[in-house]
Amino acid sequence: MKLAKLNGKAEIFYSIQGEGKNIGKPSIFVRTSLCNLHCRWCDTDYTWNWEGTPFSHDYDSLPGYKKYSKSEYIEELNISEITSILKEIPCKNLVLTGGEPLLQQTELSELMAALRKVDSGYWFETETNGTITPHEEFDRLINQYNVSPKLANSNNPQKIREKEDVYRFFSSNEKAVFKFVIATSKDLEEVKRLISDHNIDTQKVYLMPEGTTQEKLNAKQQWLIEECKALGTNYTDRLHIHIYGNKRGV
Ligand SMILES: Nc1nc2[nH]cc(C(=O)O)c2c(=O)[nH]1
Ligand code: SF4
Ligand SMILES: [Mg+2]
Repeated sequence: MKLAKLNGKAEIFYSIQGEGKNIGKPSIFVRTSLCNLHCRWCDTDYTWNWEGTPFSHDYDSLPGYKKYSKSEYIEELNISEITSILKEIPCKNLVLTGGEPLLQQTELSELMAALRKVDSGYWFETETNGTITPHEEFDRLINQYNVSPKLANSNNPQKIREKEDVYRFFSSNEKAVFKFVIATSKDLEEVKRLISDHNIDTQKVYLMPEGTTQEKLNAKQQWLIEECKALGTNYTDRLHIHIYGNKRGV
């Protein structure tokens, strides 16, 4: 399986779930490499922003910023190598993230099945951008989908980021919750439209302020909480940013 590489090693870390329904839950994060979208503000662009790609990213214009070498930022590990790393960590809650984990759902299904053989008590949740339909096997093994569809501000064309059939799968799936990142009132209008067009139950929706600093998150908190109250959605913070700041591997 292709995992993101951090400091020369596969990006697997033990932290707390910082966002959404399970906020605060101690969890192991497994970060897969590769993504089918190319969000201009992506904070994990070392999973796709390769040298030679035609996609542009906000960081591209930063002085000294270089796109990533694909071979240097992917760590290929097989299932037994990953399970032996995970077995050493005293936690049975796994968050599969990326990149876009569902690009490697066959391998992730094998991983989940192998771990359940070690301990039937493993809990698996996956972050996903909501553009790829899970296979039957993946759906059987996963406990929770954290679906985080991307908005117009991501710079991905609408037909790539908004797939009617995939929305239908997740909006009718008991295990799915939705998480939308909100920076502006325009984002909120778009989310209202998505909720209505795709029949999403507002009780399964989490609105999260955009921001990679405490100050930025706090500045939007009151406004966004009032909007959540009016819409009947949930509010979620980004707890790991408050605790650790904007760092990788936490
Ligand atoms: N603590 C922590 N919680 C998270 N929830 C979703 C994350 C992600 O990057 O997908 C994430 C992350 O990177 N760290
Ligand atoms: S979908 Fe997620 S990982 Fe992929 S480019 Fe967008 S923010 Fe980054
Ligand atoms: Mg993150």
